[in-house]
Amino acid sequence: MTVLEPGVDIGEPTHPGGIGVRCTGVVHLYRTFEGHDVVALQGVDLAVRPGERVAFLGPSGSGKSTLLTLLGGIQKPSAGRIFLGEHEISRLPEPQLARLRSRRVSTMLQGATRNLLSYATARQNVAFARLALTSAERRQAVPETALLARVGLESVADQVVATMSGGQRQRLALACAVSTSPQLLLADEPTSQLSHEDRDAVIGLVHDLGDELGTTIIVVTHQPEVAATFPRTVTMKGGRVGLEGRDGAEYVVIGAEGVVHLPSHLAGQWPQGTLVRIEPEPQDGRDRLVVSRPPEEGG
Ligand SMILES: Nc1ncnc2c1ncn2[C@@H]1O[C@H](COP(=O)(O)OP(=O)(O)OP(=O)(O)O)[C@@H](O)[C@H]1O
Repeated sequence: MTVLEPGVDIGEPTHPGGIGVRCTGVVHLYRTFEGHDVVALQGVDLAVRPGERVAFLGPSGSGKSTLLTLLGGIQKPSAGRIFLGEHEISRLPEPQLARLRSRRVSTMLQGATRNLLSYATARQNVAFARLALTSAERRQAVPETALLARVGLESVADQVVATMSGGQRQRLALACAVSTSPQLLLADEPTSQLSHEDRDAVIGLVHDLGDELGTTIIVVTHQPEVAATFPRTVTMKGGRVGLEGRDGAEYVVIGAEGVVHLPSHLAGQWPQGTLVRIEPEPQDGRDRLVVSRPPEEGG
């Protein structure tokens, strides 16, 4: 038996409420087969409050999936610190990380089948997802049939995953992810390649989980319709948090060494190499910086 340090055993709650997430200076490198290092994340600072719902956006390769797997304790960062609540998960040994993954955090990886046992039935997949719960918790949990009915899969509860449609698999992956009542739900493109109807159903269920349990929810998406359902968006750029949207307003995030990404609609007008002047100009008691181009020479 492994003896765990008091205060470090991250097994306990399934539930109540969501858990906060905080990253400081998170860097992640991948070593390729050829022996090169790929820098996937290069200094991510981010805080998500308990119960908050956030959509991660950004171009392909900007590091969204990598950040999600680090938050879910599936990979450890090469450098920097990640906290879930008061627990620093970037330093936890594997046994505690495994408890965290099975009881507090659910991660839906990109592509439904990566989250499912394809030779097992829908019902068996839900039962498998709940293996780490105690028998008392399992008795209290929503029964498998009721959970599958909730995601519209009652009629295929005893059907093998391999015979299901893409939409059905994605709904099942979500049912498995929520079956342990996680404090943090991380979902990587849970609605890609779904019909509009399936997309809306899946994202509706994700928000229901937040409404009912207060679960903190982070979803990676390329779909504006999905992002629009989230009160906060975080846009990744080149392995960093570049922009944030809050309640419809867009903000840029000051990165390491004062780096600021221009919003995309301005980046085209002010291309790389543009000479600009930055001057403080407080207004109405608020800090303001004015960025201006010098007058055209000879103009
Ligand atoms: N296993 C891996 N080995 C080597 N490089 C990797 C690996 N996984 C990701 N990368 C690289 O890390 C960078 C970030 O990838 P990541 O998948 O996190 O981005 P993403 O924003 O989620 O992209 P997408 O939207 O296409 O899923 C990319 O340059 C990618 O090629």
